[in-house]
Amino acid sequence: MRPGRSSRPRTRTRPKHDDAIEGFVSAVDRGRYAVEVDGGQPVTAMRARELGRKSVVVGDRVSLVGDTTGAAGALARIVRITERKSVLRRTADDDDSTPEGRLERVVVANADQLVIVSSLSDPPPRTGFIDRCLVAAYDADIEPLLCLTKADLAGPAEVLDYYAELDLPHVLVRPDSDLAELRERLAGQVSVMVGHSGVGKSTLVNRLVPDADRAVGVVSAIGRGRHTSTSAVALPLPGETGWIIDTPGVRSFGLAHVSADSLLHGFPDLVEGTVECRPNCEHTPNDNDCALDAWVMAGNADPRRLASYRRLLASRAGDETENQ
Ligand SMILES: Nc1nc2c(ncn2[C@@H]2O[C@H](COP(=O)(O)OP(=O)(O)OP(=O)(O)O)[C@@H](O)[C@H]2O)c(=O)[nH]1
Ligand SMILES: [Zn+2]
Repeated sequence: MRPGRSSRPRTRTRPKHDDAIEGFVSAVDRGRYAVEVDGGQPVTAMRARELGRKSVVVGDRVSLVGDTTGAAGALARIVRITERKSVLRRTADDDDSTPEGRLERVVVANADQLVIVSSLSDPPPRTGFIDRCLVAAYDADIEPLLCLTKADLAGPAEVLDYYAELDLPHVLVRPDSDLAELRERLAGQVSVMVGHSGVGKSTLVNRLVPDADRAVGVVSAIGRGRHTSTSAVALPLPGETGWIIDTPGVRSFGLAHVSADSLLHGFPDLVEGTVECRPNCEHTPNDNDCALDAWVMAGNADPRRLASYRRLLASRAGDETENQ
């Protein structure tokens, strides 16, 4: 028996911060993070120095130490970020006045679903915008859902026809609809909502999360100033049935990093057709020897699918005239 050894304090072999608790980042405002924890008050936290330059964004699952009571004035520290299963990047040109703003930055982590909100009228649907969102979703491996609002003002036939060849789920929303189908699709998911100004996104979020305004108020209270600069905020769906992440400050998603091949993930019927392409083929109409043309010509895929794919390819560059 050698008591010396066995009496060594157990703490020395324990992993660092094994007393940390897990949380979900619901808002970020100038260095302060609102973190939801199981069965407790939302915790205000800051990054621990040991995170280095790693960013913490809405949707991140994190480990917290310190004062995690959520009491007024309490401040916890984020010591770990769980590996992300998906990321959405803000487009680089949202803020080109600073070097940092010119980079594509992650704005949302771990989303399961991207809800693209578009009105059928007033303003009319912008397919360029929808296409860009689809590229972001396919690239990030997030399920897209097209949410067509103002269905009381115009029918969806034209938009749906445009996307007929994409296997794209959609829901229609009008002022008197009960939102049951949409709620069902949101249940248990982390869903990011994106849409142009005026399409009825706020109206919809307020219907889905009746106290959304209050929740956003709580969020801006974590910041140190009066003016909140959040570009994404997660709102709990009633009954803890999932999260909606609203993206008020995000005009569109960054796509510059998306390769032509990774975009093919959304087009399984075209993938096989690219086997004959030369390496580095960009699959655009300018690639004269792109094998996709012959693939479609031979009847292996619908020409509209190739047209859709190429439209998405082109939209990576952010054709602003199409987006406006
Ligand atoms: N006819 C009709 N009008 C709607 C519907 N949904 C919203 N609106 C109206 O459309 C206008 C814009 O709605 P908002 O919810 O403010 O739109 P938003 O997308 O949040 O726009 P921003 O607040 O600018 O980001 C408002 O006047 C709404 O009342 C709808 O389903 N049908
Ligand atoms: Zn090709």
